[in-house]
Amino acid sequence: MKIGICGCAGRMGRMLMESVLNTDGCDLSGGSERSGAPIIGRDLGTLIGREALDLAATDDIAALFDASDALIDFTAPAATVAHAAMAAERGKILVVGTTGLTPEDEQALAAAARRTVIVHAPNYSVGVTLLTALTERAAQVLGEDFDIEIVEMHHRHKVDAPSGTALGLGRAAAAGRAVALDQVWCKSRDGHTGARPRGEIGFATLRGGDVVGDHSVIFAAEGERVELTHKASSRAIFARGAVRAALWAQGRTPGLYTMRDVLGL
Ligand SMILES: NC(=O)C1=CN([C@@H]2O[C@H](COP(=O)(O)OP(=O)(O)OC[C@H]3O[C@@H](n4cnc5c(N)ncnc54)[C@H](OP(=O)(O)O)[C@@H]3O)[C@@H](O)[C@H]2O)C=CC1
Ligand SMILES: O=C(O)C1=N[C@H](C(=O)O)C[C@H](O)C1
Repeated sequence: MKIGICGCAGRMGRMLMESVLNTDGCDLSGGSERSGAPIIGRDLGTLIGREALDLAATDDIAALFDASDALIDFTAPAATVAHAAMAAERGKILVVGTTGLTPEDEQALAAAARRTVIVHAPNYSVGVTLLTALTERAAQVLGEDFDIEIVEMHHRHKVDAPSGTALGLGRAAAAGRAVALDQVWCKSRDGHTGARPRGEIGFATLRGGDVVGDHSVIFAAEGERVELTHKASSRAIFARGAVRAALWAQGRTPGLYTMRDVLGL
C-alpha cells in the first residue's frame, strides 16, 4: 500500500513516515507541507535522519494524492477539511488524526466519507482505544451517583483544549449514560461556580514541558473513587496505530470509521 503523509515535517508527520517505512506491506509515496513552508523540496529521508529517499516534501497535494492509495493526515483543522474533500474526489483512503475540529469541520468529514473511506480518531493508540471502551462501560455501570471528571496533560506546544482524546473519552462516558456530551459537559471552571450539578462531565486541562499525552477518567462517588489512566511516553504508538488503520481500511465500504472499528472494540 502506498501511503502519503500530510504535514510530514510535524512532530507526528516525522513519526508517521518512520512508521510507514518500518511496516511490511507499506511504501512511502511522499509527504506534504503547506505552500511556502521552508521544508518544501527537502528530501524526506534526510528529514528524519535516514538515507535520502529520493522523495521531496511537496506542496502539490493533488500529485501526492494521485501517487498514494492512502493518506495519513495529522495537520490542522482547515488543512484536514481540504484533504478530506480531495480524498472524496479521488477515492483515496484518508486516516485523520487532527484534533480541534469544529462541528462544521466534522460535518465536512462526514460528507466526504459518503464517497470514500475515512478513519477519524483523536487517538490511535491501542491503550487509549481500550480506555475509551472501558470508560463507556464504567459510566454505564456506575451511573450518576459517580461524578465524572476527565483530566489531561500535554506538552507546551499543543494548541487545542481540551484534547481530542479527552473529548472522545467524554463522549464515551456520555454514551454510557445515554446522554449527549454537549448537554452535560463543563469544559473549564473559574470563580464562584456553585455546587457541581449531578450528571455533569467535567474537564481539566494541563499544559507543560514535553508531556506526550496523559489522560485520566475519574469516577468519584460518596465513599469511593475509580480512576482509569493512560500515559503515552512515545508518539510512535499513535503513528503505528494510524498505519494499522490505513491497512485495515483497504477494500472497506465508504464511510466514517474510528479506531474502535479498527480494533473491533
Ligand atoms: N489522533 C492521534 O492519535 C494524535 C493526534 N494528534 C493531533 O495531530 C495534529 C498535529 O500534531 P503535531 O504533529 O504535534 O503538530 P505539528 O504542528 O508538529 O505538526 C502539524 C504539521 O502540519 C503542517 N500543516 C499545517 N497545515 C498544513 C497544510 N495545509 N498542508 C500540509 N501540512 C500542513 C504544519 O505546518 P505549520 O507548522 O507550517 O503549520 C506542521 O508541520 C494535532 O491536531 C494533534 O492534536 C497528535 C498526536 C496523536
Ligand atoms: O497534540 C498532541 O500531542 C496530542 N493530541 C491528541 C489529542 O488531542 O488528544 C492525542 C495525543 O494525546 C497527543
